[in-house]
Amino acid sequence: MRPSGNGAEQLSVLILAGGQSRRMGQDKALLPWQGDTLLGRTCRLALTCCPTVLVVTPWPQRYRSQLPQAVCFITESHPPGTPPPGPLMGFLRGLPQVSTEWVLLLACDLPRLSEALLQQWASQLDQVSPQMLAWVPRTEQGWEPLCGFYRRGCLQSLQQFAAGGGRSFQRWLDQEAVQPLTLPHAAVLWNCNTPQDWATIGGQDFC
Ligand SMILES: Nc1nc2c(ncn2[C@@H]2O[C@H](COP(=O)(O)OP(=O)(O)OP(=O)(O)O)[C@@H](O)[C@H]2O)c(=O)[nH]1
Ligand SMILES: [Mg+2]
Repeated sequence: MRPSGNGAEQLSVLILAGGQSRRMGQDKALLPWQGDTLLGRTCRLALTCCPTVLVVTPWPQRYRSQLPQAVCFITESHPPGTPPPGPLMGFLRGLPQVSTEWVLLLACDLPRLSEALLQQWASQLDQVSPQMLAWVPRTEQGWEPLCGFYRRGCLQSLQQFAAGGGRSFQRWLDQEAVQPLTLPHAAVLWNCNTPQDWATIGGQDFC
């Protein structure tokens, strides 16, 4: 069920699925999770918040058949033999395609994120001060940019930052007006980077 407030009308979701999964040793987006893949589950969660869900990736054909038809792709390309440009550049690739006031940026590997939490956040977007460019979780480690809400209007600032060679979300967000998003507990953003991480949650229920 989508939220009945205006959260859905003012929100799109961009999901990044263009990393190399070097530490995992296999494509994280395709890891099986709760009868789906990690990317598939993330897309389905996102579709409960709003109808516009866009996956930014160099490999749309790799994922198309597993994802709901409502999901659209933004194809990213980088020169053969070069590594992916990183999440900030993935965001910059996708953001110009967004036509809603807000965009929720998500990594593909957040197995503990819940539908209820995403919907709750989406329904609270009206409460974010108009001066704030983004609403992003902040922990002791810093910003958690890959589960954060951004105003579409941050595009110009992001373009300038990237044009100056910036690739760090932490540095970009530190220089912007960003409202910290309070998490119920840090574990909701637990992400898996290695086979050991993956084994930690294998077969367990984290609802
Ligand atoms: N579109 C896009 N997504 C990216 C890029 N780099 C990383 N991501 C995504 O950003 C999210 C977090 O990245 P990481 O956890 O470092 O994943 P990764 O880069 O695949 O993994 P490692 O190679 O082990 O660093 C994941 O959803 C990745 O797919 C990129 O260049 N383009
Ligand atoms: Mg990486």
